[in-house]
Amino acid sequence: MSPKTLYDKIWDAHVAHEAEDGTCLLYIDRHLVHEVTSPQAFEGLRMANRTVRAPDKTIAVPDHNVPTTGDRNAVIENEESRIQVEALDRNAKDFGLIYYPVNDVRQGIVHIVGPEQGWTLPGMTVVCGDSHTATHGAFGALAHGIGTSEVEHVLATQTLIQKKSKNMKVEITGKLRPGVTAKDITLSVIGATGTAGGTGYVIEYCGEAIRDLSMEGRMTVCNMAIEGGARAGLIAPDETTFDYVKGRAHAPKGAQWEAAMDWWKTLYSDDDAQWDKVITIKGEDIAPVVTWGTSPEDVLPIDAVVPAPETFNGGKAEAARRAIEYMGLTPGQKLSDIEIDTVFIGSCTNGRIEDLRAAAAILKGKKIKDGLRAMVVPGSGLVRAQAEEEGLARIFQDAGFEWRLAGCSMCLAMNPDQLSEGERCASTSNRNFEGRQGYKGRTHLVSPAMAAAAAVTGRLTDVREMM
Ligand SMILES: CC(C)[C@H](C(=O)O)[C@@H](O)C(=O)O
Ligand code: SF4
Repeated sequence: MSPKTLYDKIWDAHVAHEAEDGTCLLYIDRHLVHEVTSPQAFEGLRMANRTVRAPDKTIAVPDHNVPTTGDRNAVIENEESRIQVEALDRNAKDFGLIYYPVNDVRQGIVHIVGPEQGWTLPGMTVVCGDSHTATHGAFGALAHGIGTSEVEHVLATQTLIQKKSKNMKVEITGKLRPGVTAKDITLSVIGATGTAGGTGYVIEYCGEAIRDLSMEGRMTVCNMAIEGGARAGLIAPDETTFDYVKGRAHAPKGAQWEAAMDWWKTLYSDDDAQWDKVITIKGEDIAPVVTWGTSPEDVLPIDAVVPAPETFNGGKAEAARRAIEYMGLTPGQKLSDIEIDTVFIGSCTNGRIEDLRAAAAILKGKKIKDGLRAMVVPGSGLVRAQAEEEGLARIFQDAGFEWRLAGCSMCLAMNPDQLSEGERCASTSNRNFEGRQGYKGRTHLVSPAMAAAAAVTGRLTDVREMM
């Protein structure tokens, strides 16, 4: 048998049909659904008089539009948001889907809920009408976003038409230095490869520094594979994965667990597998980083300065000039001198319990800078409950943070949590495009520990100074 990558193995196990030109029909194990990209897909089904093929593999949860303050059952003010959430409610009921409505403690960001409930398992194909579906690749699943017409196709058939991507290996060798986290890894990879570096590839992240990460950290790394242009990112499952999955509500049990483990243990890239592209980064070389511009690739170590646009080649020089202007910065300015107005801790990149622990560890016994707006938005109701039980919520509140309900919140401006014009935010989310967190808002992407450090000083801060 010819050697295979992990991606090859999962792909081969799911091909239901292959056409002569290599286009395949892939079986889909899990279809995650949120309110933004699904209404038209369900409308399409209704119009064609179709049902959902596998409602027991279709998991729906509202997340993007839900307000994160006050009463969960209150009517959503914004009409468009309200219509989308109400449509999901109705569709979940009409089509008999698995559903976590807004007042269910298990509700949260779809990419946090799937793994938490044991819906996401190694070796699966997982899709969602959402680009950050890549998160689920942390389990050794082939997981990626799809468009709304594909959502309809998967709802109707539980299959997806796909062409195979190329194989890319991103190896992070050795150990990380203190203060360096999964977020710094994933941003540094994008810094090295650019936002188009992964185009046409599925990335497998490997190496000692990846192995050493918890499942939460691995999800953070895979979450941003899409920001690096890749179709998906994945990590081979190991004991860390199996320990995380075991006992979750929808994980296999008993004899089914044993059978699953037999398959899961075969899920790794063979030694002599062929890679179309390989990137290697030394774990020791990664620093705590921040973004200075309006693309995730605009990233530098916190002890660097805002770059001069002339130092970039070709079209990138103009992009950098524009980004620096939009961000209201000056070339040569120290990144650690940039003052911020807001801190946002949350999102499917960094809204899990370990992220909250990392931020709380920095904040314990401290206060946020006077006049700063800071909020923690747990990724799910269960993360929130656990953080309360562990005393983290108290630490955040005592420091001056708002303690919110679960949702996408300020990761994107689709709900009341937004930046105002010119407002500058240290954010644990994954996108820093113009207007991403609100019209003319300015976003600096950071890890949870770095966000906490920035909240204390009121400027972008090297977390290592606080450790
Ligand atoms: C709204 C949704 C389609 C979008 C995505 O696909 O990523 C959102 O989750 C985002 O992060 O920008
Ligand atoms: S938290 Fe942000 S990145 Fe994740 S699904 Fe929601 S909007 Fe998209």
